[in-house]
Amino acid sequence: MSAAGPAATAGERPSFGARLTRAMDADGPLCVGIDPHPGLLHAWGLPDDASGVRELALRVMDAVGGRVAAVKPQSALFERHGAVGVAVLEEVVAAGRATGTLVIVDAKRGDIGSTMAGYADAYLRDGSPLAGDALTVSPYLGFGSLSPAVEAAAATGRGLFVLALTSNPEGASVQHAVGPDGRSVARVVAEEAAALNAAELGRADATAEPRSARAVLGSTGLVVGATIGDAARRLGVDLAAVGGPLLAPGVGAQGAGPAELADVFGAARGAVLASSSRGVLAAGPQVAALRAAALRAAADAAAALA
Ligand SMILES: O=C(O)c1cc(=O)[nH]c(=O)n1[C@@H]1O[C@H](COP(=O)(O)O)[C@@H](O)[C@H]1O
Repeated sequence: MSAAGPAATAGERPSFGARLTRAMDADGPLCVGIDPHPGLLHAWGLPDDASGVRELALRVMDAVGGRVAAVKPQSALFERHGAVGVAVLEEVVAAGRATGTLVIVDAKRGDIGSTMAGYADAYLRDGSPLAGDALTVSPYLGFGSLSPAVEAAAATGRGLFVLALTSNPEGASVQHAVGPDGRSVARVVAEEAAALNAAELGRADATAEPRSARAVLGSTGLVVGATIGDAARRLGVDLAAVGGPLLAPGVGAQGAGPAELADVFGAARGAVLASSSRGVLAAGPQVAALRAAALRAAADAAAALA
């Protein structure tokens, strides 16, 4: 069972980084993505509607809840079924809370500051049914536009995963671009996140969590695809200096495995939360097979990142 425990009220809740550190120590560095693609619903013998999405998502929660560090429901694949699909996403958030598994809502939000405040309210406010433990956000309207989310996350003990070096090949055209000061866009994103983590970890309450084997992580993570090869090194992105978790999608279906995890992250590997969606979900629909696949993926990630 995960030691992360259900979320308490904002005042009592340890920081997201502290809770994730503890969950990774207990259950291994794996996040299971919940991506109810039409093709997957078909493969599981489920209808491509909200009832099918609900059956798939809750079956995954049944299989891995309390057994892996985190799950990451992909919002788009719930939203495509309208309000009832979004209601299923809310059920996944509640199931995570009930089982003590951290929920990273993968909605990749990013907007001008005043609108970002609305997204922060939806995904990072206590009492909001869509508020899991963390949210993926896009800094490509400027890192500063994320401030409302940064503030809401800090106020409620939640976390952010900021897109830095994404797993898709198209990301390079923006993220590898170099600004007038000679820094790549990805490096700027990483340095902004590092500054937030340094400020957080300097506060007394961020280290109030029981000590774990690894240093307590900050609550501002980055998304760094396990498929990016040597891009971080080439772009001067010091992943080991970020101080927050590094969510690494691309494991499994996008081709990355243990060798890529070890190679991409090097000295930063203790902060990596490997993320696999189709690679685990392909083992379904039986709960026992899903659970076995997730535990195997967690063990593989732990070995690769040791
Ligand atoms: O933020 C993400 O999770 C993400 C970032 C990224 O760079 N690449 C990426 O694949 N993802 C997400 O990670 C999941 C990958 O799914 P699989 O390829 O099936 O493991 C999808 O939900 C993607 O939206």
